[in-house]
Amino acid sequence: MAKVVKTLRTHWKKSTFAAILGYYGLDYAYDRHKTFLLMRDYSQQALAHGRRKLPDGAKNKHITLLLNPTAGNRKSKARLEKYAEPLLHLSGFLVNIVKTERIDEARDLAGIIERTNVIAVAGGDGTVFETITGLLRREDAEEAVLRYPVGIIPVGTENQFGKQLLKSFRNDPEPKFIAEAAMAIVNHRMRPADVMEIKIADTDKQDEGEEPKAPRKPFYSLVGVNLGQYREAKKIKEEMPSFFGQLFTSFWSLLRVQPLIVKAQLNYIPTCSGCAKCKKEEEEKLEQSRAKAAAEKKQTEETKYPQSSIWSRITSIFSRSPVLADSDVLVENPDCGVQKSICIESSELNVMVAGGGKLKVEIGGRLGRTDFMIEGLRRHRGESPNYKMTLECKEIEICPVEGGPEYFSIDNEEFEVKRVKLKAIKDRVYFFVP
Ligand SMILES: Nc1ncnc2c1ncn2[C@@H]1O[C@H](COP(=O)(O)OP(=O)(O)OP(=O)(O)O)[C@@H](O)[C@H]1O
Repeated sequence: MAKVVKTLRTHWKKSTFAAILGYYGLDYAYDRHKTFLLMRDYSQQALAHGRRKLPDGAKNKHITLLLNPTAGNRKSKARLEKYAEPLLHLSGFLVNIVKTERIDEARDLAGIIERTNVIAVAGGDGTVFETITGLLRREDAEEAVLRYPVGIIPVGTENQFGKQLLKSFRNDPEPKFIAEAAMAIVNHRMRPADVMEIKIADTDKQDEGEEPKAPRKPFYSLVGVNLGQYREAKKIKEEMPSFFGQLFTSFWSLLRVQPLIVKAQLNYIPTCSGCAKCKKEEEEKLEQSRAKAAAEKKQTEETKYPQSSIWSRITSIFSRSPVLADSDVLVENPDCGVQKSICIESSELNVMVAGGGKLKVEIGGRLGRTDFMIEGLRRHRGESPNYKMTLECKEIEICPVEGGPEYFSIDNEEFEVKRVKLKAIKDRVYFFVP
């Protein structure tokens, strides 16, 4: 023993190096073992699904998985193969992986996909944004959103929307977070989510004699729109090599960004907490969708079972929706649906999807360099941002004044600044959730 201690002391540099190496080696092996046990557990659950007997004549479900191989610093494919794909196979899904080869390919594919039961996206926020835009731009969008629920496999860099969907697993290690997303598809539990419709104005000049261009189609965001100095700092940070620490990249990007002021006029319709006017509108919409669904049901019943039409007429008398008594008498809010306008001069402007058919508008102050750095470092530490003003609305139009930023982001994808109209659409797309 004394000899060992003496050798360690004599070669203390080598001993220290070996101790550090051993520590990291053991830590790595322990992590691998934990992931192995975790994946074994999930695999057993998925296999139990796969072994269930299908009803007579039923076939295994088909899933089309759009994979962006460049997402997550090109680690998306490896993450998918390790933590999600095996679970989908084990659960009996017929998995068809389609790798995107260019920007916007996910959007084009989502616009034409047929003959599948589920569309899944393996990528980050950008790929999800493209897929949802493709799905909602389809001519048969109303039907497609019901026919194709969407699964999210969060293998991108930031995965803001994935973290919203898998809220309770957002702080778990990567294998668990991704495997839970795959298990959400396996367990087939869904919930609808709001989207923000974004119409960017067509202000490009048309050359003489040129055919008039078709109006630009809308985009559909699940996270939100960002404009201003913090967005620019984030872009600088994303371009920095990942071997620099997080604190250093945050500090350097905040320091390097040029001062920028967003000048714009905002025209918006504030949300109403519920008055007689909006309740009436809501009831009218509900009545219309009920009538449409009933007409579609009747048509399918008549084509399937023509002889049952008399019987279905008799049963329909007894299955009318109940008339609800008005328990609260609502008054009309004179401001309901009325447009308001404000002019802003601010370091940032964000419009986020807030849920419940609402958008949340966050307007920052006009910050000097020091305040901008302090606020940026606070946000880096995970503290909630300070805004000069926030408001909730259903729709908003942003009319930028010249001299502000050149670009803005939709779900972290860059677009040229133009006049934009944003509108919340409640419960538009169905997603798989844990
Ligand atoms: N084969 C490809 N080559 C280059 N870019 C691609 C390819 N396929 C998709 N893209 C583009 O990659 C961009 C980034 O994708 P995405 O946002 O999903 O990943 P991320 O940036 O790593 O994740 P996050 O946005 O969550 O941080 C998207 O704009 C998408 O259009």
